[in-house]
Amino acid sequence: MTVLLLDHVAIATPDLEAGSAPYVALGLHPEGPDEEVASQGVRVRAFQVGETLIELLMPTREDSPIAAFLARKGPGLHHTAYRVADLNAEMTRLRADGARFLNEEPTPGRAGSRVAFLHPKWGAGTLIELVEHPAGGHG
Ligand SMILES: CC[C@@H](C(=O)O)C(=O)SCCNC(=O)CCNC(=O)[C@H](O)C(C)(C)COP(=O)(O)OP(=O)(O)OC[C@H]1O[C@@H](n2cnc3c(N)ncnc32)[C@H](O)[C@@H]1OP(=O)(O)O
Ligand SMILES: [Co+2]
Repeated sequence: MTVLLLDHVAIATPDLEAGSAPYVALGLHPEGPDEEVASQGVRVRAFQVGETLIELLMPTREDSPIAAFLARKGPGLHHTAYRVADLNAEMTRLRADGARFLNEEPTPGRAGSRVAFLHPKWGAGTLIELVEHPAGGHG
């Protein structure tokens, strides 16, 4: 049986400071410095909770997927992400099962990871991401 780890829960926010307030009040501290992921048009602040990160995503440009989400729905839960050991193999396996990926190939994510997104319709109404970390890394 495959055991997946919940890598991160991503929250869209127009402002990292305002978005951080509830997590700081809960007693959490940001994991290292904020990181810009240019290919996705986001700035990320991460808070660790056990093995999982809460990732706050702020758009850095108008055509960012996060800017579109905020315009349509406002701040809130954007996606969940699951850690896999071999992203290409997992994409091949899921495609053979009829899954619909939003990207043809893995794309760069936070902290040197490679990521791929599944369409929200395939995710039964939620956006699902798969994450492969570099050897030895886990966010
Ligand atoms: C930090 C870097 C990296 C990491 O390391 O973890 C990241 O997480 S980057 C995160 C941001 N990047 C992405 O989200 C990339 C993948 N996303 C996309 O390609 C698009 O956002 C989208 C999911 C295809 C939506 O595109 P958009 O043009 O904004 O909307 P559509 O109108 O085409 O939406 C289709 C359909 O999907 C629903 N939707 C959209 N976003 C979500 C969401 N986050 N959760 C659930 N549902 C979502 C949208 O409401 C539409 O539904 P219908 O109206 O019923 O068709
Ligand atoms: Co993500």
